[in-house]
Amino acid sequence: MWIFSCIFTLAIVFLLRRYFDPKKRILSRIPGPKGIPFLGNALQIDPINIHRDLLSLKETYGEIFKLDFAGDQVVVLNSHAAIYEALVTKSKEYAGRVTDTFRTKYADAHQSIFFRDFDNEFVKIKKYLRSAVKMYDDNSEKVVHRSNAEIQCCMNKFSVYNEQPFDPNKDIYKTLVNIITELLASNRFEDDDSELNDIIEYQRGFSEALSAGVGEELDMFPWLRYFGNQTFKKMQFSVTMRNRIIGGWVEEHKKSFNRDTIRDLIDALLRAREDGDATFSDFRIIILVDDMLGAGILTTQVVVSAFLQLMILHPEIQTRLQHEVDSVVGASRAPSIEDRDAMPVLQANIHEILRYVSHIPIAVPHKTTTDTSVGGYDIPKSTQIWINLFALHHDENIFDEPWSYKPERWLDDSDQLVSIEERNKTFPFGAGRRVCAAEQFARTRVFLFLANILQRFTIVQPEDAEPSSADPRDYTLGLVLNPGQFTIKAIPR
Ligand code: HEM
Repeated sequence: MWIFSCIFTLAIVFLLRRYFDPKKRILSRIPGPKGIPFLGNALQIDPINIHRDLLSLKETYGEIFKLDFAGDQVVVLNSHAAIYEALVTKSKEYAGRVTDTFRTKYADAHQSIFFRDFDNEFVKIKKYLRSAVKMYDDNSEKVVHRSNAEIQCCMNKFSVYNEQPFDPNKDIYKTLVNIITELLASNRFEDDDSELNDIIEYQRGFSEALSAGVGEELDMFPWLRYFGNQTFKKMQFSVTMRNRIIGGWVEEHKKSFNRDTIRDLIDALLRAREDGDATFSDFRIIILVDDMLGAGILTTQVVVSAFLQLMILHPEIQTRLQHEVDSVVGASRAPSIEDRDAMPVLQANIHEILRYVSHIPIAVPHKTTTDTSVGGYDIPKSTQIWINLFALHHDENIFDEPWSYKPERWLDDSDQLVSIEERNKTFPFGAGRRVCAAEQFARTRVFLFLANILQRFTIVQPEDAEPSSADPRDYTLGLVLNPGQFTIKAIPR
């Protein structure tokens, strides 16, 4: 009995401390929905529908509002002006991350690039990572060659379905794993390789354990891990697998490392260590490689999946895109990155998918690194900030008919891409100090994937399946917005 009294008392003390946080007074000028004592707005936001709930709160409370999660204050920025001020004008002041939760610490995510707070070490690691990723950018033969080879394998799998309905997501996912592991660790896997399945399982474990709305109870009451908490079990499994699998790759690389022949990201980080940078311990390399692996799969999978759904719903757009691919690439060679400039319609579609779906709806939560302000409101140091890209990308003051898929909005009267200033009204990769570490690489892979699909197939709806919704308000939020399962038919051209 006494153990429950202790737990109860600790929980009350914990909640009281949060309730009387002095940050609340400074943030009191910012509007926001009234919550209930101690829990605040925690029960008013449905974690898997955060993107929808925040949209309706924006209607009532405007461009900047605040939420209270059991005493934790979160400021939500919804307009272009507020987001630009935070991400671009005051980039450094908004570059922090929330690192002190039990789950981030247990997964060592506070050592990663994604969840690491902003400090000198972060700046150094991100610089290294971005220059290593540059090896994979547009001008790299390797990325185009490897991506095309893997995507061609995926297209061959689509052919094997022989015009019958199938769920394309598994094949897309495995293709993306192979492209990224090739570039991180010079590895690729056959479909039946048990290590591939282990990677898929442990990545799923992390996404389920770190997704919106899952496991917050573990952050508030870490002792729940001793009582069979399911989120904790998933994290335990994923941490063990990550350390075993990526740790094995690092060991292999150390045996064959040659500083004059950098094969992949692991080699690049080993060389940085050999050059005297102690930051890159074996364990840090494991965490960073895992970061890029995690970031590099789901994000891109959702874009390719959404494209397939949208092509089913907009056959006229698919026909136009196929004409463009036929006239620029033809049927006898693989698409290359040099084709991109001559394909404004495909580029406009990619831009529109990233806007319309906004599959990373509130970016990765930021935190202020100092006392600052936004939109005229004072914001104290260490306040959590949500960058509501979903609201920005569907703002009807900026985008005509924001809930319609209209790639033509990114084309001018001569069917050329609109200016970069126009395109910069969206922030699908974020901006400033915490901008995506691999934007060019991500864009290259998406371009090649979509161009290959268009070249080889016409995507249609299976007659006997219910058409799935491609409206992102119907998607649910995990680590990213997810369209859920759907089937397609791929008709060879
Ligand atoms: C279409 C694909 C992708 C989209 C739309 C995307 C978008 C984003 C967004 C919105 C953020 C958060 C920015 C913020 O917090 O303000 C981010 C961060 C990040 N992304 Fe991407 N991303 C994509 C693909 C990738 C890929 C392929 C990789 C790696 C191979 C990657 C690596 C990262 C990393 C490491 C961060 C953390 C950066 C930091 O915290 O400083 N992303 N990405």
